[in-house]
Amino acid sequence: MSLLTIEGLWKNYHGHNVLRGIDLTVEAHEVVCLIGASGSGKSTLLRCVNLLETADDGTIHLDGEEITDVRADADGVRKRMGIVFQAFNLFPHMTVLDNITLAPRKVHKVGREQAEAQARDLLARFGLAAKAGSYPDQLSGGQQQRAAIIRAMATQPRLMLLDEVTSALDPELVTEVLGVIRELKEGGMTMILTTHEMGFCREIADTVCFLDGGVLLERGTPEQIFSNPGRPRTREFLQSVIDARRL
Ligand SMILES: Nc1ncnc2c1ncn2[C@@H]1O[C@H](COP(=O)(O)OP(=O)(O)OP(=O)(O)O)[C@@H](O)[C@H]1O
Repeated sequence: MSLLTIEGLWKNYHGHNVLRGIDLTVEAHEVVCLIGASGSGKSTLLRCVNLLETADDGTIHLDGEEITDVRADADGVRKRMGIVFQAFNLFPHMTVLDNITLAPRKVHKVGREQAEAQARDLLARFGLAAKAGSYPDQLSGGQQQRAAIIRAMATQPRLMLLDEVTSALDPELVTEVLGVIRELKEGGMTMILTTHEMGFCREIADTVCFLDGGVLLERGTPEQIFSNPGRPRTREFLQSVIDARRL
């Protein structure tokens, strides 16, 4: 059984089909990168998986359970996933440690001592041990995003969804966030991520999916997609990324 199975997923905003029949399976420990032009539906797909958006048609199964079923417990489903967005979304009035322990304590009912010990372990693992008592505005953008990823990890999710987590960062801070994602992969975390960082996608993905106008047009290994794309649209998109970098 796959960890996640998406079948025939459609999403419409104001009469415009943003997702058009997406089929995608994700296996445990697999890293799937979604690539595609701005507006192709990458974020919407992640938001549907996390049930932040309701799909108009199709199904999503997590560990064999249909989470798109109207009777599914959305909060229970979200507890099994970690999601991180482009904007760090840390609570500004809480220390890094309190940000990280909030969900384990309040949602998962872990005791304070245990939650803090786990949070300190994660902070140490990701090089932020010294920042436990700091407030978000005392951290660099890269450190804030690393803390946001750690916060999502703290509930020990089955699946991590990372939406453009490096886009808001200065180039010199991107590297440290990519390092955290690399570390998550080495730890066996199952992830779906959207990125405009093609080099990183190529390095980290097991599977690359190219979305075009809400259609999952092509999927394959990084080698297949980047070195030998099968579809002209995929080739055009990759060429446009290369051209943009030359500007
Ligand atoms: N809440 C919403 N209401 C209306 N339209 C929306 C909403 N969210 C997304 N859209 C539209 O859906 C389309 C897909 O958007 P989405 O953010 O999923 O694309 P994306 O591939 O993630 O783009 P980017 O790379 O720029 O983040 C766009 O045309 C967008 O304007």
